[in-house]
Amino acid sequence: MAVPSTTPTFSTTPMNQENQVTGATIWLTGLPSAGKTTIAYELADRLRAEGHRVEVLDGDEIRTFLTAGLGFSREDRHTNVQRIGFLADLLSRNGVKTLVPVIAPYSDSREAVRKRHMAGGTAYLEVHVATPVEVCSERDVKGLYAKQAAGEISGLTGVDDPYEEPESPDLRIESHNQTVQESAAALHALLTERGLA
Ligand SMILES: Nc1ncnc2c1ncn2[C@@H]1O[C@H](COP(=O)(O)OS(=O)(=O)O)[C@@H](OP(=O)(O)O)[C@H]1O
Ligand SMILES: Nc1ncnc2c1ncn2[C@@H]1O[C@H](COP(=O)(O)OP(=O)(O)O)[C@@H](O)[C@H]1O
Repeated sequence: MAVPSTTPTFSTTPMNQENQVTGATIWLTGLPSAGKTTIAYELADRLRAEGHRVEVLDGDEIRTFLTAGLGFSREDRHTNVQRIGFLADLLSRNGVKTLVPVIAPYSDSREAVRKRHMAGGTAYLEVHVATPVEVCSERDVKGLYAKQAAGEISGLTGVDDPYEEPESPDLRIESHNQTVQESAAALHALLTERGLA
């Protein structure tokens, strides 16, 4: 029987093998509609094409399946971020590039996740998708900014709920000044610089 043309071929060069097993967590923090998810999936496509194992822990999916029942109080957001951090660490230490486009508005929550990774020697990068709230509220992918302005919801991150900006992230992305592809390329360059891609 003929081998289907879609059968994958695997390079066995040492460098490629190493690339495929070096896990890392890349946490994209930023306001709603900042571009975290869009940039994460763009980078994921690029990494997968290079042969990396990749997972995207999408905030909405996680809140549906892993952290259902949690709301948006400070305490619940902290619990959400710690559970996601736990899962990201598990995946990353098993060779997966784990991309996490989750708001994570509080510095102490993010720091706890970083420490968990450091304790186990797992690579961890914090990326601040630093899109100004004015741009985010224009994009308003889910209509949350409009709802907040109309008084239908409250406690929206960056508007009437805190967002503590990372002071020294591994990378700051100004998504309002560059394309999605340029942002993903900057992140990819950082991974390469750190020996992770
Ligand atoms: N009040 C309020 N504040 C902020 N965000 C809100 C809120 N209500 C719903 N959402 C939507 O919930 C999405 C997931 O949030 P996260 O899990 O990333 O948030 S957190 O880290 O736990 O704060 C988050 O997704 P993204 O827009 O992709 O960031 C929001 O769209
Ligand atoms: N340069 C850019 N970088 C990222 N997203 C952008 C950019 N320009 C426009 N967008 C759009 O902004 C929206 C960002 O939404 P999303 O990625 O879901 O944000 P978040 O995950 O931070 O809530 C998407 O509709 C995306 O197409």
